[in-house]
Amino acid sequence: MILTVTLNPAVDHTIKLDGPLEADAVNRTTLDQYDAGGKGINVSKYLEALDAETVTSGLVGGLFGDFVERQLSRTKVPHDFVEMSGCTRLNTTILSEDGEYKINQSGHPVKRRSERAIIEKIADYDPETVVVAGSLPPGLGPATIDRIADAGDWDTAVDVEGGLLDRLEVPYAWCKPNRAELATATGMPTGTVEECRAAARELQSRGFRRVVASLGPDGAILVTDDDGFYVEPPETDVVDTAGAGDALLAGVLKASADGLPLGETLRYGVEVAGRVVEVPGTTVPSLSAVAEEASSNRLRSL
Ligand SMILES: O=P(O)(O)OC[C@@]1(O)O[C@H](CO)[C@@H](O)[C@@H]1O
Repeated sequence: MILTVTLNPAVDHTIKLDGPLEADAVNRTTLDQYDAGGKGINVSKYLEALDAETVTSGLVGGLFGDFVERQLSRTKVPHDFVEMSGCTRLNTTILSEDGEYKINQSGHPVKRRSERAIIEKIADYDPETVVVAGSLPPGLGPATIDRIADAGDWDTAVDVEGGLLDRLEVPYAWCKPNRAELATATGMPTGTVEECRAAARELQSRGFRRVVASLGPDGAILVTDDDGFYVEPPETDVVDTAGAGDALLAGVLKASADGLPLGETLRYGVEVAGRVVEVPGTTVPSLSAVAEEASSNRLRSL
């Protein structure tokens, strides 16, 4: 079972404008959507839709916390959160003619005792894999992630900011940086797929056993100590990129839990991410026939 932890969940508010975003004007929307979000929660949403066994946990509170829990219940995503005293944040994505704007709140400060409650909850489920994903709320630091990883004999996957990757006590079973995070964590160039491979290899040698990196419109790579794979993205009509990295990780972990060879896990993950960019926000798209379609995504060794 894959248990996901989001220490800083969010309600994802996605707004679409007809034209460009303008200052000193009333910008009217043509789409308004609210999703239960935060990176770990998204991973579980996609895992559930892929029929993988999952439960999502983390810290929620207040009006937006209620929304997150209610929406997950309605969409039948298993969840078991720790309640916190503050309110869960609201993150906004503005889709306008001139691009995609993302405004993420920092989140409500969290007390250290919440960390103990989360670790106890994880231990109750005895998962094979724990995914810790997303930013940390004020009050928590990288040591919280290390303590979660060390609290049981589960594999831990991390999807955190590049600056945090550097401050974790390795080893970790998986990490999922994006291109910018790869560059921040290693100080290496990531302009080409080859450069991304070298940066991922550097992270791998520091103690992240498998590094799966999302390269946006260039697809994704997966690097281990003796293997490297690159998968080109399928053709898609991109609405927005929110949740694409989470979908990649969910797909790779699901395929890996099913015992697929490494290269195939990456093909599968890229296919799931390709479906997610075609819908607004972090809504779960149709994930039918993912395995069949994934097999036609172009894979090469690095
Ligand atoms: O502020 P963070 O925790 O880094 O990212 C949070 C977030 O932008 O990431 C998800 C998409 O990956 C969204 O559901 C959510 O709003």
